This record gives sequence, structure tokens and C-alpha cells, in this order.
Amino acid sequence: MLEGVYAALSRATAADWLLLASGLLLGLYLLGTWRYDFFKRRGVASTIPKAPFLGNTLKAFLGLSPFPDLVQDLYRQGKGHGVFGFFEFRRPIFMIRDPDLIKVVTVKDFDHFMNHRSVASEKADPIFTQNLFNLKDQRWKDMRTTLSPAFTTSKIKAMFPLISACTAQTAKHLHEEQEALIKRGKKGPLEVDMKDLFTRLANDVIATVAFGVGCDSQKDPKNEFYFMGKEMTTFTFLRTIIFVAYLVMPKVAEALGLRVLSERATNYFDTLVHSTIKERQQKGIFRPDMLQLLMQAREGQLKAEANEEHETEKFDSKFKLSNNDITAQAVIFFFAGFETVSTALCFTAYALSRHPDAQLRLQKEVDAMMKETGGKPTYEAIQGMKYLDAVINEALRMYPPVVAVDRMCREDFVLPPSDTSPSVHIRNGDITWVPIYALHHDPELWEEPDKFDPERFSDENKHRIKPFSYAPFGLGPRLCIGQRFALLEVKLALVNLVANFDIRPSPKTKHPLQFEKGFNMMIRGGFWNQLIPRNV
Ligand code: HEM
Repeated sequence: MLEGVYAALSRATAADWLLLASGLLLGLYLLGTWRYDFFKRRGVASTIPKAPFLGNTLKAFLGLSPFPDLVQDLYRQGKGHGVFGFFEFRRPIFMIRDPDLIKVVTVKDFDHFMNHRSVASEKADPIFTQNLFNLKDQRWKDMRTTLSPAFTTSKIKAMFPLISACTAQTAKHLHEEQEALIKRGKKGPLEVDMKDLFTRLANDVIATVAFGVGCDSQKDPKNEFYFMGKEMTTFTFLRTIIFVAYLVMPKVAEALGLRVLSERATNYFDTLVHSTIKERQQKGIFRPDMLQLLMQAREGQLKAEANEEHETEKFDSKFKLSNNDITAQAVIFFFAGFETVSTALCFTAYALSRHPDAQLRLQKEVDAMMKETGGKPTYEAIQGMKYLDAVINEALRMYPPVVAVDRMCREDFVLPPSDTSPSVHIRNGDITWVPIYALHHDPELWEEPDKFDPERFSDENKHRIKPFSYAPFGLGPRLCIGQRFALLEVKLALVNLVANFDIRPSPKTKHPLQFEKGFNMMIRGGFWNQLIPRNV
């Protein structure tokens, strides 16, 4: 048999080879494009990728285009359509553009769209797949119900001193830097890499709150926790390839046992959580942090206070956590709360540096609050600051740290017709997207969307915001569980910063702002600001 093939090959002419090569190329082309009529068959407006296999998002994966720009470009192409299709490699994605339809997917018919899609294997990455973000169906429901009491007002209030200590530590560090500068005979403001500053702060907060570990990453920049956290959350080239492999051919990636998380960092956090739990149990230590609440949840003892949050009964879970579950949740709190919080802070500082009027108004509010509290902000005082709240909301609108969220359909569903789209059949396994960044910049939803204007979120104006057009923390029952915690952290950090310093633009940061290419919400040239100590 083989001899026959060899004989045929040896007799093949150049024309035969050309024919074979053309056939192969045609086959490949058809394989790479046959799904591209997917949306046409479903009656959904869409964009057709220019090249086989590559879809519409390749540029972001290759680091050739900023992800927010790409999402906005796709969104604009879909103008006039409530649902618009595009391709992530060969995978069709339904971009839900119409806020009324976003409501259907994220709230009204949430049961059909409860899950995110999988980007890791349960076997290779148990810590990553067992966390709240990646859990699915009933297991997600149980975990969410179990964890929710850890994020109620009273629990977050109890963590206030831990967060406050970290933000005060950062302000103190900046003053020390300033003094050192003067001692060295250098005049002029502190030139600060804000991303580095806020990343260390976010690290210290999550270390103390989620893992029970005290760090001062400003003073001790090489501490192990910070180093491991960076290793865990940095998307190296190899990790991007693995991530893409899970998006393009999840079954193959799973069969190959590809790991998304660094093994060394996973082991570090696993050992840390297990040993801290053991120590607390042996010594009877109690600390008002998330780890303690997770330990209580493990014993089935975590409940919301009776008078708290109107959803108290929803919290009554029978589900108990294992030690591995605790590690998985602590790790996701780190993962989800480290980069997002530092990004939110960087963009807010950037916006304030470019809008001195808004900064001055905020400083006045901060000064008044400081006077009232004798320089020791309380939880209630921070929560009562309306302009601070508006500034942060507006920064999160213009620069949402999470650019888009997905929802995977788990049961065939017909999306009802709307003013902007006919009814759409969405099948089990199909992926929908809420394009957060693009919604926040749509001129049909926001007046002058590229203008930084905290007044949009004032008591007088906020009722004008179209429901489901603003979603920095996601939407519906699956929205960010750490929202209140994150907002408190961002508020405390900003209050400490503007109480002590004027934030000025730095020549190192380009203006107008351009996003860095790739997936991270970064800006070209980095986040640099000049800080000038205030004399209040
Ligand atoms: C400014 C900071 C933050 C932003 C902008 C943010 C944003 C988001 C978004 C957009 C989602 C997806 C929601 C959806 O699919 O609808 C999410 C989920 C999540 N976030 Fe955050 N987040 C922030 C901080 C935090 C912090 C500090 C924590 C933990 C302490 C946290 C924990 C989580 C978790 C566990 C989930 C998954 C929830 C679930 O699937 O049930 N996040 N976040």
C-alpha cells in the first residue's frame, strides 16, 4: 500500500503538486471561514473577519491594538443594531448593545445566562476553576450565597481599619520620599509612577484582608507576597498563548492539561492559607478579615446580621467550604481585586490631575470631612462624601478597569425583539458579551461621553442615566461581589492622597491619553503624576 503511494508521488508532476497544494489551501480556507456565515444564518447583523481562523480580536491578543479601542470599534460597527455579531478567532460572539436587552441577559433571564465561559481546566488548575468567578450553575449559586455575608456593610465596616492602615502607610511613604528628595538637595515635585504606587497599595490591602498577612510593599518592595502576587497575575506571553488555546480549542487545551496559573505562586498561596488557618485555630486568633469570614463559612457559621441588607434570607446557605475552597476564594479576591483597584486609582488620579477644578472641589470636601473627624476619617464620613463618590463613578465610567464581561448561554433562548433588533435565537453554549467600555462612551447614551464630568453622578443628575448603560462592576446577580469593598478602598486611598498632595500632570504621561496595546487597561508611557505636598 505505502509503496503504491510512494510510486504515485514519485510520478507526480509539478502540475499535480500545484493542484494538491491548492486543494489543501482551499480546504484550510474553508475550515477557517465556514463559521463566518454563522450570524447570517441566525439573522443577526455582524462583521466578517478579513482572514480565516483569526476572527476580529486577534490584534488585541497579539498586542497590536488596545482592547478598549477594539471593543469600541466593534460596537460602533454595530450601530443601530441591538445585537451585533463578531468572531473571537472562529468563535462567534453576540455583542449585546441595547441596554434593554442587556437587562434581559443579565437580570430578567439570568437563569439562562448564569455562567462565564471556562478558560481553564479543573484538573490542571483546581484553585482557578473552583473560585467564585469560574464556578458554574448550582455550585456557583451555593458559593455566592455562602460568600455574600462576607461582603455586607457591617463586615466591610469591620475591615475599615485594616484598609485605612494601608492607605495611611502609603501617604506616609510619599511624605518620606518627599523629605528624602529635599535632603538630597533636589527641588521640585515628586515624580511618581502611580501604577507602581497603587499596585503596591492594592497588594497590601488584599494581603491583609484576604490572607491575613501584613505587608508594607512601599518600604519592602521585594516582599514575597508581592512577588508571588505579581507572578500569579502577570499575563506572560506563554500564559496568553494558553489562554488563547482555551478560547480557541478548549477540549484540546484541557486534554493537554495546560495550566493558566503559575504553579509556584499557586503553591505559595495554598500553603499560606492552610498554615494561617492552622495557626488561627491552634492559637484561637480572631481577626476581622475575609479569611476569618471564609473560615466561619467553612463551619457554616457565616450569616448576615438580621437587620442587614434586604436580601438576608438569600444568605442562608447549607453549603460548607473546604480548605481548598477557601484558598480558591482568597486567590480570586486577590486576582479580581488587585489589578482592578490599582487601575481605577490610576485613572482617577490621572483625571484629577487633568481637571484641577474637580480636584479643588474634592479637596474642599476632604478638608471639611477631615476637620469634622479630627483627621481620622470614619467609615460613615467616607460614605457621606458625595463629590468623592461622583468623581470615582465618573472615572469608572470613562476608564472601566474591566472592558467587557461575558455570559454563556446554558439553555436555548429566544432574545425578544426590541426597537433595535429582531428576536434572536441564542443556543446552549453560545457566548454573549456586555461591552462595558463602549457602552460608557456611546454618545447616544451619554452627553459628551469623552468629557470628564462628575456632575453626571450628582443627586440631581444621576436619575438621567439610562439603566444598564453603566456597569463598571458588571450587572445582575453575577455582578462583582467585591464592589462595596473596592469602592471603599478606592475612596480611602484617594482621600489620603488628595488630603496630603496636589496631583499634577507629569510630562512623562502623554496627553491626550492613549491606551497601551494589549489587554491591560494601561496608558502609553505609563501613569505618571507629580505630587506636591499641601499646606492645609
Ligand atoms: C474597582 C475595582 C473592581 C472592579 C472594577 C471590578 C469589576 C468586576 C466585574 C466587571 C466583574 C464581573 C461581573 C459580571 O460578570 O457581571 C467582577 C467580578 C468579581 N469581582 Fe470584582 N471588581 C473590582 C474589585 C474587586 C475586589 C476588591 C474583589 C474582592 C475582594 C472582587 C471580587 C470579584 C469576584 C469574586 C467576582 C466574581 C463574582 C461572581 O462571579 O459571582 N472584585 N468584578
